[in-house]
Amino acid sequence: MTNNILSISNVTVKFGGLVALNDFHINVREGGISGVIGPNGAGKTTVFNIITGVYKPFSGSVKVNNMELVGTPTHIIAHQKVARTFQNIRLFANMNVLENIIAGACIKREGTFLSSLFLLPKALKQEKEILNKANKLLQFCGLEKFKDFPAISLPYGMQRKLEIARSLMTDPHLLLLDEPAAGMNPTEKIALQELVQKISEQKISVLLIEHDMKFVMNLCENITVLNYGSVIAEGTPDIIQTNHDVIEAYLGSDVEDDFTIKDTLNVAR
Ligand SMILES: Nc1ncnc2c1ncn2[C@@H]1O[C@H](COP(=O)(O)OP(=O)(O)OP(=O)(O)O)[C@@H](O)[C@H]1O
Repeated sequence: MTNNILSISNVTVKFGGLVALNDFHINVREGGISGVIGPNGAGKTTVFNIITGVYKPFSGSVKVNNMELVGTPTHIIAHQKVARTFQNIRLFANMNVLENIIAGACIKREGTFLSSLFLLPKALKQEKEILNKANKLLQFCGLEKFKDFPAISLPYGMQRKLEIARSLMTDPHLLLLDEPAAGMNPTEKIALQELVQKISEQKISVLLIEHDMKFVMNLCENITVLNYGSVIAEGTPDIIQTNHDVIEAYLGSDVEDDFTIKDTLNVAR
């Protein structure tokens, strides 16, 4: 039996009169890579915001590791082994690459201000562990040669990888990637694809939002398609690519019956 790291059911999110998510559902299996796609404003980022406790659903259930998050205080949700990256890169621009990764550990840091101030053995040990881990992640994400560079000076693709490296400092079980390939060139996208694959091999489940169809279809075992807050299709890339509702949502209603996403969006697998 497969275990789900994430189970969302019957979730509705409203902003005044606007229904951002309407009876939404999704399951992500442990160690799997799943995707959420849909046109602009479909509700994709809202999905991430309910998983991380930024928005409270009007109704429904959001479970991570079988723990119900709806009704759980945000500071407890923050410790549920879920990490995320954002559509707009949010690095500490003038800190170097290693320091940015280390910053990702702040949520896990134990001990008191005084134990750090007086360099007590426990605090020193913890600092050393954090540094070791940051160096390992630097390598894992292929960022070693940029270690001392200010984050802002990195090529775009590397900045996105740095965001991912920083998010991995919290040892997440579920990683949420919001448009990770946005603005990347084809070579950077292939490198990112390999990194996401490597992350999933570490038994970290991944849920990603992405507009790049080739990237989504190559990586995800399961895709959920949103349109105006409702799920209009879900399934494997092969199922999604040929789904007429999906093609219509992206391209309008005057699409011929034998068109597929592969034809229209030039998806090569
Ligand atoms: N805090 C908010 N207050 C009011 N409306 C909101 C808020 N957050 C999102 N929305 C609205 O909810 C709908 C879904 O937004 P969301 O950001 O989830 O879409 P999206 O699919 O991620 O879009 P994009 O691909 O453009 O990022 C949109 O109509 C958006 O304007």
